[in-house]
Amino acid sequence: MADDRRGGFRNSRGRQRPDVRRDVDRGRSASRPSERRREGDPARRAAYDVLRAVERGAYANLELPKILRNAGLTGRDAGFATELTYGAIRMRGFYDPVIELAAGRPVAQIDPPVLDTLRLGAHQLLGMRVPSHAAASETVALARSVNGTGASGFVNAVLRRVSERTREEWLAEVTAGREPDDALAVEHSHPAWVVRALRSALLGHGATTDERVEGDLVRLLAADNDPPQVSLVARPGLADVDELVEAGAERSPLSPVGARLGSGDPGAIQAVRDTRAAVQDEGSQLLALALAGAEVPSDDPEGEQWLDLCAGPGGKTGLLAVLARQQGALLFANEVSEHRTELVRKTLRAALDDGVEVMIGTGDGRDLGREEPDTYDRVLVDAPCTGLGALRRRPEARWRRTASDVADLTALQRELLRSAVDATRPGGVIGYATCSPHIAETTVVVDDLVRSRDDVVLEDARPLFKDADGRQIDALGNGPSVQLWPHLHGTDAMFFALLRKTS
Ligand SMILES: C[S@@+](CC[C@H](N)C(=O)[O-])C[C@H]1O[C@@H](n2cnc3c(N)ncnc32)[C@H](O)[C@@H]1O
Repeated sequence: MADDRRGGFRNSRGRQRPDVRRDVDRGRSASRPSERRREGDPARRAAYDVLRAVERGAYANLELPKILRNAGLTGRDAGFATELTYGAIRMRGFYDPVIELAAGRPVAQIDPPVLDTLRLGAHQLLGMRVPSHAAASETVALARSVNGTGASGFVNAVLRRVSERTREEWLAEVTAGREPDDALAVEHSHPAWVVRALRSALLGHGATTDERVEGDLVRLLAADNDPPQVSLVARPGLADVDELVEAGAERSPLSPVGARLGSGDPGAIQAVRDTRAAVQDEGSQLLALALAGAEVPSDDPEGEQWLDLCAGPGGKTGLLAVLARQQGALLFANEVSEHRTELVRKTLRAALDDGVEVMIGTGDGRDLGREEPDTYDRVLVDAPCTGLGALRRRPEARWRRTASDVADLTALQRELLRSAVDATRPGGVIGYATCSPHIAETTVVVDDLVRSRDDVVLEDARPLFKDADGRQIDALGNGPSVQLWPHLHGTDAMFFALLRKTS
């Protein structure tokens, strides 16, 4: 039934250019007798509801599972709704100019709920393998149900015009006459300031050269639009990778504690349900392993003390806690938000049940250096950041952030890093991490700190990044810090700097 509704998938000969007027007309008449058609189908309705929730400030990755569950959508229907939702949100930087031309008016003059319906239609027509007649007729049926009969006529007319050209033809049309960065921004659906920041980051972290940068930038932008694979972590001592492999995952070549799930629901894996394993980007896994693996001379018979200064919702702490147990250390997981501290507790459920000793606290990390000076052997500062390195995962993030966020965040990042250094005992190490490659949030924060004080040095973090076979991972950048990339490593664009307190 699912295939019928969507009209099946396009064949391998590529995009169809159907006789659009006839297809759309057929869709319109086909929708008349069917009550179900009149209301729109549940998968498209679910996608629409997520887009509306995102407009009101929700996060698609949190909202979508709830809406799918409430609608009783599973399997292929859930997959279709997911692809439609994420694609329509992610690619709106391309679809909005298309809609403007097809509608003959700026998107700001289109009622936002109707605009969301049009974005869903545009994604089916230009970004998915849904035949034009099914894309148009089902979206018009959705419009009739959620936007009203009058608006559905407008949606029909606009989608008919959208379907008259191929994706490539629209691309040529909407990028014509734009400055190169604006054209890239439209084609790959990123804000232009993000395009520029990513180019600077690729160059600044040594991931490319002046000659290669434009090609590498395009590969990075394209990777941001590829849905990421589901990566899992087996938390050592609680689960192992073999257990995840038995549950259908494949061993990760990149992370010694990681696995990749090609298809299926990670929530169906027992170890994930138990929090002995978890969904976690392999870059995040490598960061936690790097901090745990750094050499720290210690003769304290009580064992080391570790601090995760910004722990919520607990992904890296989930790994650090069990690594700390293996190394005879005690971890303090700190987080400023009470709600997110609660999430840390949930993440650590299996570890706590298994007797792993972790202290969990709510507090402002900026105060910890003053309150507990020269205390910790290893400190992680996984700083709040723009998240420009995790755009694959959070489809709406690129549209919410603005260039002016960077200044506020870097001020906080600097204070947190200063506090972390104060809280570290001489000889101890600090890992400074962001899920953003933005130069201002990464090397500038670290370099300024090292220049401003004489009790801390930057060390080469690259030798700490080893793959599942124990070999050093390639393409980590100029050093001494590490920058991972979606298009090079298949991870989020995580940054990691290793600092050592000297006195
Ligand atoms: C990038 S997230 C950390 C992600 C976490 N390490 C993980 O792997 O799941 C940054 C966290 O810092 C927290 N945060 C923001 N300001 C803080 C502050 N002043 N002190 C401590 N934590 C703070 C945020 O609430 C957020 O949970």
